[in-house]
Amino acid sequence: MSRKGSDEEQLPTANQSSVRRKTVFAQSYDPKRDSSPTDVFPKSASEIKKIKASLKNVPLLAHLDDATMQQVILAMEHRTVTANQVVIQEGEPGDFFYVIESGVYEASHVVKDKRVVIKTYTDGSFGELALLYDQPRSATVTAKTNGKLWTLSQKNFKKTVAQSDMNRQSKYTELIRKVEILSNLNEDERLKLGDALQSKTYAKGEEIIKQGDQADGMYFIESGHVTINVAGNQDNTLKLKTLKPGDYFGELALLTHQPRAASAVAETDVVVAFLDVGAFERLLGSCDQVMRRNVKTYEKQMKKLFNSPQAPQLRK
Ligand SMILES: Nc1ncnc2c1ncn2[C@@H]1O[C@@H]2COP(=O)(O)O[C@H]2[C@H]1O
Repeated sequence: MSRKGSDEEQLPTANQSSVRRKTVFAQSYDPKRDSSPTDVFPKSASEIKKIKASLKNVPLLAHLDDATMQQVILAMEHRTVTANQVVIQEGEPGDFFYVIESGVYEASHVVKDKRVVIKTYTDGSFGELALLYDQPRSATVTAKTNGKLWTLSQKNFKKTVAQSDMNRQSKYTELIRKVEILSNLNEDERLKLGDALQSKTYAKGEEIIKQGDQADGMYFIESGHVTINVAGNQDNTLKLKTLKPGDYFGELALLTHQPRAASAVAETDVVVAFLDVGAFERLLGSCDQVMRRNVKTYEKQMKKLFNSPQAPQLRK
């Protein structure tokens, strides 16, 4: 979502959002039980083109596969709004998710009897929080100019966007569960990191990490194969191993400040999930502290990785 303006601090924190996510999982929506089809509102080719252009600025939809994206597009309805029209009223239940085609919109709160603007939107989307987390609308959204919106009803939103968000999150949480040096994380922390993973694609032959480069995060292979190489003494390259879907590499970036110890090259077209070390530390604090929680396990792992109970140049 493109959130323009200031006041980012009023957005839900990662902590609040993962707690809410679990609520969505546990109580309100079970995708496996919902077999009803999404609505289809037929559209012309030019309308579909317009929607696709508007959806470019909606990160929440960026992870959708092509078939789900097509369902979202067909389930959207066009709505015209006029200047000063209230599109969303704070405190009311969520009914629609909105994608902006044109116009300017303001999200605001009443603080001590005064209306305070939180965000101004000229593109992107709004109205996702009440639908994702089954909570009342967290702000009022007013059209500041005449404009055009694409709306997605709560039912269609849950069947497409929310469902795919849950699938993505549980898939990523599973990937994190397999990483030995992250075995000290609790379920809530895994969920948070799952949210922080970003999908990246590499074409066959592309270098994903380069030996000697500064390490900025670790990678989980979603699809394709990756070769791990090290430079030999005579300008040659030694192949160490080939990794497959479910495997991970670059995890030492979470532990040490040392440069990459090997290169990783896409052996086929590859999709990876990237965990940025900065995101890890913003969410959970110092990687080293997190991994040291269980000192026995930590020492065992360090011994295995570095043949010493101490990792060299630990991240602090
Ligand atoms: N800081 C913010 N706090 C709450 N809602 C915000 C904020 N910024 C933008 N919004 C949007 O305003 C919308 C109001 O309805 P929702 O709570 O469904 O979803 C909300 C977000 O899309």
